[in-house]
Amino acid sequence: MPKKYEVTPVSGPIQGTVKPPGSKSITNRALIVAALAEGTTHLTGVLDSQDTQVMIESLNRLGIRVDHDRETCSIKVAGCGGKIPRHEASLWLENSGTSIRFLTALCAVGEGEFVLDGNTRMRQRPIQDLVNSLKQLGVDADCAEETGCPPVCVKAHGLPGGETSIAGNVSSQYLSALLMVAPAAQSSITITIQGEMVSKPYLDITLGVMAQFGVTIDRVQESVWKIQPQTYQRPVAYDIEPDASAASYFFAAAAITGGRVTVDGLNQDALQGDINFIRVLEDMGCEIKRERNSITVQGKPLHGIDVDMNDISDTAQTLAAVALFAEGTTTIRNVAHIRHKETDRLYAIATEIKRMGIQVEETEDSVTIHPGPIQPATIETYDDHRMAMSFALVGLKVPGMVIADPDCTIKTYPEFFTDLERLCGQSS
Ligand SMILES: O=C(O)C1=C[C@@H](OP(=O)(O)O)[C@@H](O)[C@H](O)C1
Ligand SMILES: C=C(OP(=O)(O)O)C(=O)O
Repeated sequence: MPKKYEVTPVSGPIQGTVKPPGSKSITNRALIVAALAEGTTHLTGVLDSQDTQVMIESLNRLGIRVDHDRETCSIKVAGCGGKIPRHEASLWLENSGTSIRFLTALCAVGEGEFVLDGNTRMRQRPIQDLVNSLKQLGVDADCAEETGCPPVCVKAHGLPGGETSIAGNVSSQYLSALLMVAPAAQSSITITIQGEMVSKPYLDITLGVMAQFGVTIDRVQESVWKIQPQTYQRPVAYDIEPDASAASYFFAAAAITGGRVTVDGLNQDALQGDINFIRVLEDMGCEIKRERNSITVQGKPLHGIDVDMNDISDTAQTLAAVALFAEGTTTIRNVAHIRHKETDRLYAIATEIKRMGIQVEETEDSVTIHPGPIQPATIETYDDHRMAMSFALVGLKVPGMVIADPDCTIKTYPEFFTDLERLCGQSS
C-alpha cells in the first residue's frame, strides 16, 4: 500500500455483499480462554491482524502452543490447563489494548516474572486500575515507570483469589481480563465494579465466550460478580463471527452513497454490541433488512441525530463520517473514554472534520458536527485504523480525499481497502 491512499469516488449508489474478517474481540478472548483450557481447541473464522498476531506470539512465548493456519483462518490452541508453562517472558503488544490487558491478567495465573510492553502510544494508555485490582488479589504487579501505563511487570506465584474492585469508567477490558482468568485462581474471586461501566456490551462477549467453554459466573448484585475456581472445558470447535465494528464501514458506505449493502455472517443476535450501529443508521433514515445470516442496509436520505455512543464507541468515527452527509446536526455523546484509545479519538475526529471545512464542536465527552460543503483534504490517521477506515468513506462521494498512512488498518483489518474497492466494483 502506498504511503497515501486517494479514494476513488463511486459513480452511483453502492450495491453489493461483503463478509468482514473475524471479530477481534472474540478472537482474542477465545485465544485466552482456550489457552487456559485443558486439551486442544480448534478455532475457526479467526481474525488475522496485528492485534491477534501479538496475542498469538505472546501465548507462544508463554509456552502455550498456538498453531495458526492463515490460509483457512483457523487456529489450534494446546491449552495449558491453567498452568502457564514458562516462568519468564517479555511480551510485546504493539498497541493492542485487549492483548495487553488480557495477558496481564493471564500472567498473574503463572509462576515467574513477566514483562508486558508496547509501542509509544501503548505507553500512554492506562492500565493502573487493572494492576491495582490484581494487587488486591495478592499478585505482585506494577507499572514499571509509575506512569499508570505499560510497561507492566508481573511477578506471579499463581493467582491467590479473594476480593477485589475494579474501576469501570476507563475501560471494560479490565473487568473482562479479570473475569477470564478468575476461574484459574486458587480460590473464589469476588469483583466489585466501582462507578459506571463503559463499553458494557463487551462484557457480554466475555461471558459469551466463557460460557462456550463451560464456565459460568454468579452475578451476586448488579455490580458484584463472583467466580468459583473452575476448569475451562474446550468446545469441540468454536467458529468466530465476523467483526461487527468492521461491518460498520460497509453499512455506512450504503448510507453515504444511498446504496444497498449486505453484510454476510452477522445478524441482530450477534454477540458483539457493535451490531447495534445499524440501529443508529435506522434512526438516521436508513432501511434495515435483518435476516438469519445477514443484514442489509438500504441508504435513504439521512437526517442528523443526537446519540449516546458509550456502548458502541468503536463505531463513533464511522458515525462521524456518515454525519457529514446528513441533513442537520449530529451529536455523538458520552464517549469520554475514547480519548484513551489508539489516539485521542474525540480530538482526532474534530481536527480532521475541521480540515474538511466543516464546523464541529468538541467537549470533554462529545462532538457535534454541523454538515456543510466538504472540502477535499488529506486526512491524518494518528496511527488509528478506525480513522483511516471511517474517513475513507467520505472519499466515496467527495473527489480528492486522501488517507495518510492507510497501512495503519493492519491493526484489525489488513485487507480493508481491497474489500472496500471490491464492494465498490473498483477492484482490478
Ligand atoms: O473488550 C474488547 O474487546 C474491547 C473493548 C472496548 O474497549 P474499552 O472497554 O476500553 O472501551 C473496545 O473499544 C475495544 O476495541 C475492544
Ligand atoms: C480501541 C480499540 O482497540 P484496543 O483497545 O483493543 O487496542 C479498537 O479496536 O478500536
